[in-house]
Amino acid sequence: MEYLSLKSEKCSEFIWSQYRTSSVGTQAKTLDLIAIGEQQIIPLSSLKLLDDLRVYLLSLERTLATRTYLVLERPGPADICLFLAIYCSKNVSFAGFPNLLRWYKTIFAKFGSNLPTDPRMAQGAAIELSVDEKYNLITRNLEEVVGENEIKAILAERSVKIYWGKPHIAYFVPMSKIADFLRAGCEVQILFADLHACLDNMKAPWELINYRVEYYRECITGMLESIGVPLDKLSFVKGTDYQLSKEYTLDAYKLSTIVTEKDAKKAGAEVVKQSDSAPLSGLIYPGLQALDEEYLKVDVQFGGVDQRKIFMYARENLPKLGYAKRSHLMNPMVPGLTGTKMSSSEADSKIDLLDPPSAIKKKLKKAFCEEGNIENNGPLAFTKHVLFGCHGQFEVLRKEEWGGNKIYKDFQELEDDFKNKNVHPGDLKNSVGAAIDRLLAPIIKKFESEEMKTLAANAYPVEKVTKVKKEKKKHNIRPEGVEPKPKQKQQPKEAEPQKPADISRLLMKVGKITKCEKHPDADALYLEEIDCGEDKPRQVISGLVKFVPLEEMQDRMVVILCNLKPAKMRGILSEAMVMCASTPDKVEILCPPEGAVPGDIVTVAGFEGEPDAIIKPSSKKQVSAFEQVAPDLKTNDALEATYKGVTWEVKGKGAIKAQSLQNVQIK
Ligand SMILES: N[C@@H](Cc1ccc(O)cc1)C(=O)O
Repeated sequence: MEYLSLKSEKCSEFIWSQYRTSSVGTQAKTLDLIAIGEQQIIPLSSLKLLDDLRVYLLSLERTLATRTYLVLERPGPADICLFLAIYCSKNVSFAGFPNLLRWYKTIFAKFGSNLPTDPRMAQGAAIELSVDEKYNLITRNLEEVVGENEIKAILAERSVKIYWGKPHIAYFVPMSKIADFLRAGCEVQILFADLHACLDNMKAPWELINYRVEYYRECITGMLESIGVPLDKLSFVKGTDYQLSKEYTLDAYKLSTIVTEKDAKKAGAEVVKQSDSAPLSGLIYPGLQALDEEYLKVDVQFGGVDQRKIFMYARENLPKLGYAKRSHLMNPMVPGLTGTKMSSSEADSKIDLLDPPSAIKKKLKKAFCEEGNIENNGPLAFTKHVLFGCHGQFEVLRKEEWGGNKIYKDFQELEDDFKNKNVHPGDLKNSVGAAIDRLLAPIIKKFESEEMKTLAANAYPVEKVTKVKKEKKKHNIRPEGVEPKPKQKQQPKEAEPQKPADISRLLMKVGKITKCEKHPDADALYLEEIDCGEDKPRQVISGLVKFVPLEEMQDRMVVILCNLKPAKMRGILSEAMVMCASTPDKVEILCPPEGAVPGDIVTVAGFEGEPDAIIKPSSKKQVSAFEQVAPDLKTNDALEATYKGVTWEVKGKGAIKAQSLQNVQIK
């Protein structure tokens, strides 16, 4: 523990030296306390100019007792902010900053009546955020909130109880929301859904689960602590600690008599692995997730928007068992670093809590981040949903000749600068890397102790647990208290070799849009029916609302990619993709040649292989056939769609073309 004593007459000197060495540096022209250091601090907005504040502080200092000593335990920027706040007697809210509150009290006690007090502070309690402030904090940056009135009603009475369940790896993205919940005074439970991991194709190896629970507990608390979030209302629960009880089990059986097989399957469609001969466990999964809300005694469940159907299932079925309907908070699906469209399942493209800095750097280096392109931009999305959420600001690090470092307090400003090419992808990536390093540093430090090293080694033994082993373990639930068997060496399973990139693996056909309307649940999406010469039209969802007016969609001839794995977008299945020439500001639907009819096949000379039955989505090991060819799909000078420079065509009828976009990417 480091202690630092400050005589009051030295305070301002100390503050300025801290200020100068803080990440803000000396170039900041205005003093907004949010900008100091790592933490989100309430701004002292009336004192904008550094000089104003200096004068104000100096005048105040004279009124303070000269011989008083302050003891600041491990003083950090937050303490400095607090100190300034006290000096300036502004209304500061300490909700979410227990340390600050403690220091306030300590300092207050030392100075007694010499200090100007905040009337709310005098009651000795943390200054609470208002109901609206809390509600805004809880719901900011979310994709969807269901049951908002209930949440507001509870907020007016007491703290809201929220849980977040996770079956395996913890990604960074939800962390900043967990931080918001805690800052808003919520009681937050993190559920390690071990039973669920097992029910969904044994996503986490059973014998390691206890270690992993501990490991995550350490990582998550380490990170939240480092961003200055109070942890007193955070707790961790393991699914099997209560899901095997008599009452819970009986409720699970009761649910199975109420819910149809079809509805159970539908509820799990976006979460539980689907296949033709899926195990029964997948049908049980959503029911148990619904019961968790009751058994964890929460008001709200938080999760990604991919959990939506399970949430709706819970809202429908818990009341049938006589339990309360809960509210639901849904995070958007943040694009992965590779920038895949609407995909949430690309593990390799995400940064998880366990990645060492070297792995992060590698992922960032590969990340999709095109100059001026803000769509599907992984590093930008990460900045928005993690870095701004955690730190309330983001600093772009840049050489002087490129404009020097710049601090952004507002994501929009950063996004605009990126779009207008004022921020270069290389600088963005480096800055994101540096910010992640800072975020992870306390966790890495924590894991330097022998005890933690052992925990890490147990949770993540060096030999990878292979799928073969997972399969074997599938039905083997180890009773509580039984130690895991020593690890046996496994032969790693041969990875299927990646097939070479080849456009003929994509099945592209001419289609005609026979019907088009706005997607009922998403402003940016159209919902179309496209005739492509098959028995019935395909249902297709396209993110074109911003680019193509509805009237231009109707009866339009298009080229569609037909062998993508059908995927739900905001609850509706999309069975193909409309191919477009695309820039950040302009997207044009590619036009088939005159005389082409629905069902005509689009080909590229020299690439004559068979299309894949289904293009497998990208996975940890493999990039999808579409992602493989994507970089080589472009329009040329003559507006023709090309692959590796060879024109796409409908044989005998002519080339596929864009209307005006030359030499741009096709997506
Ligand atoms: N279904 C969640 C995990 C989960 C499991 C059980 C719960 O009660 C909550 C969440 C996921 O896919 O991430």
